[in-house]
Amino acid sequence: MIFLARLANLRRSGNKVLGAVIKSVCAGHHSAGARLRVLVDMDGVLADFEGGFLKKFRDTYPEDPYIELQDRRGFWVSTQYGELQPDLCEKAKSIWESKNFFIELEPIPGAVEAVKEMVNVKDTDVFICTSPIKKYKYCPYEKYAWVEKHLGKDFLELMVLTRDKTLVSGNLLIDDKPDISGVEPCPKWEHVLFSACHNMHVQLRPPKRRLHSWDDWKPLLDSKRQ
Ligand SMILES: Cc1cn([C@H]2C[C@H](O)[C@@H](COP(=O)(O)O)O2)c(=O)[nH]c1=O
Ligand SMILES: [Mg+2]
Repeated sequence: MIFLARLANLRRSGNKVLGAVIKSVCAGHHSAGARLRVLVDMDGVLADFEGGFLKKFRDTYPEDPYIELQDRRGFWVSTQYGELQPDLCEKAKSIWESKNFFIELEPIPGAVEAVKEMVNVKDTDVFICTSPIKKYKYCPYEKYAWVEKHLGKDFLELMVLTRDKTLVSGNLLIDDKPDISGVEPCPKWEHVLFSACHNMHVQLRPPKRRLHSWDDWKPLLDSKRQ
């Protein structure tokens, strides 16, 4: 334990080489024969946050500049919009803080079909692991409503809402956010980066890998069982 705590301190201290080594030591290895637990993120993985945001931003603020999806860089939309023009940071936030933003997001292509199939794969447990915004008036409710609408009532049982995904244990976390951190220095899961417009240009340090689209989810799960 002391060893792991020291490693975690080194990782926090920003030593990139050691950080990569530690991540690979920590990454959730899966013992043959055991069940596989897959955590699936929502925004950017199941639900098209970026597409939904851009449409509503342009409709709401037609006079303001905006960022085409192919020009998005960095996970935080609010940061890039704030860099474009200072007042756009708050305007961007106002979009996802509004009623009906989360419920009206379109599914990412192939996501609904993939997850519906994944829950029926032998020896596999699937959970939807998503972070709500702190302005909670609409977001948590609408995330549940989205899951019921697109995946069905049974999937409500599989929802995990947390702002710290390191606390959740699993073998795989499929998530579009390149850096996932929290209080747990050595999360159980292997984070597989789901490709999105904002992370296309992020260079991954091996052994970190991507899921380019929902077309490829089966080989990913198989690779975890071997
Ligand atoms: C891009 C962006 C997102 N958020 C919020 C919106 C969602 O509630 C979470 C992301 O959740 P995930 O589980 O990691 O997909 O973050 C935000 O507050 N600001 C942004 O720029
Ligand atoms: Mg996400």
